[in-house]
Amino acid sequence: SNVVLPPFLHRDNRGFIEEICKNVVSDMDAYGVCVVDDFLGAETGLAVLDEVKRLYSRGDFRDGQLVTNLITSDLKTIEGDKITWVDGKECECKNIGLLISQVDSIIVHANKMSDNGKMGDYVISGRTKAMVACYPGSGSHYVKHVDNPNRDGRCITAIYYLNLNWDVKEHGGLLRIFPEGWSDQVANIEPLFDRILFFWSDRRNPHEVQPAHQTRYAITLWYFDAAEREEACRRHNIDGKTKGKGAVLKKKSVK
Ligand SMILES: COc1ccc2cc(-c3cnc(C(=O)NCC(=O)O)c(O)c3)ccc2c1
Ligand SMILES: [Mn+2]
Repeated sequence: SNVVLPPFLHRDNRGFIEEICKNVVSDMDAYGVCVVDDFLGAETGLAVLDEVKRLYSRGDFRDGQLVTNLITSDLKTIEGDKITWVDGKECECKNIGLLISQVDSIIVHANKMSDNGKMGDYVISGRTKAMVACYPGSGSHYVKHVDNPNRDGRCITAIYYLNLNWDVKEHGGLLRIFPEGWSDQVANIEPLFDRILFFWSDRRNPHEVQPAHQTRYAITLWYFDAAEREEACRRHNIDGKTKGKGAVLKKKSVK
């Protein structure tokens, strides 16, 4: 669905989007990773956080990782991330819906802007539903993995963080990306409130979430490249239409 920038976006917001797109295009070309702070502004960010907390309290989050609970030496189990899928049209998720449409605008616009850059190489044909993830603060973490190791169609990962007053020294939960070709350098991303992160979903960006000692919320969207998605669906002879989670993300392919 080609998202067109709504004409009613007043000047600075449109300028805002244009500005962000320029950064996304150049950072994705240069590093394959891009961080944008103050993405929605505090008011909308807090409204999104409120909706996520309400979803979480309703208890329809399920275990995310394949790795079942790790039994630590003192036999305390560490829960992994809990996830639920949202399409943003649900009535109690209208601010999550606003976040999704903002990210759609950025991705579609950046894709159009970057004619010869890597961003322009893809034809963004759609995306998954929004995955709302919560890491309970009991030392839960995510083992080093690649989101899309086997060409399932996902080309860009977008993660929006919702964690107020997050202090990595005290709360952990750092996202560490090991970008291919950066030799021994790593990208340490703090999961700060109203921060959005973009990175290539494939093997260029193995990443891990370090143990979190405070409840840690994030909303993730994965954008599809038309050709790769088409090929993946053919390979799994699945009709291209998304079912259920809005993506054929078999757990193993996510690991
Ligand atoms: C049943 O189908 C699915 C489909 C997709 C799934 C994706 C994840 C996943 C992947 N990556 C991360 C991550 O890297 N987070 C980085 C961060 O929070 O900073 C994460 O939190 C969660 C977990 C379970 C899934 C199950
Ligand atoms: Mn991941």
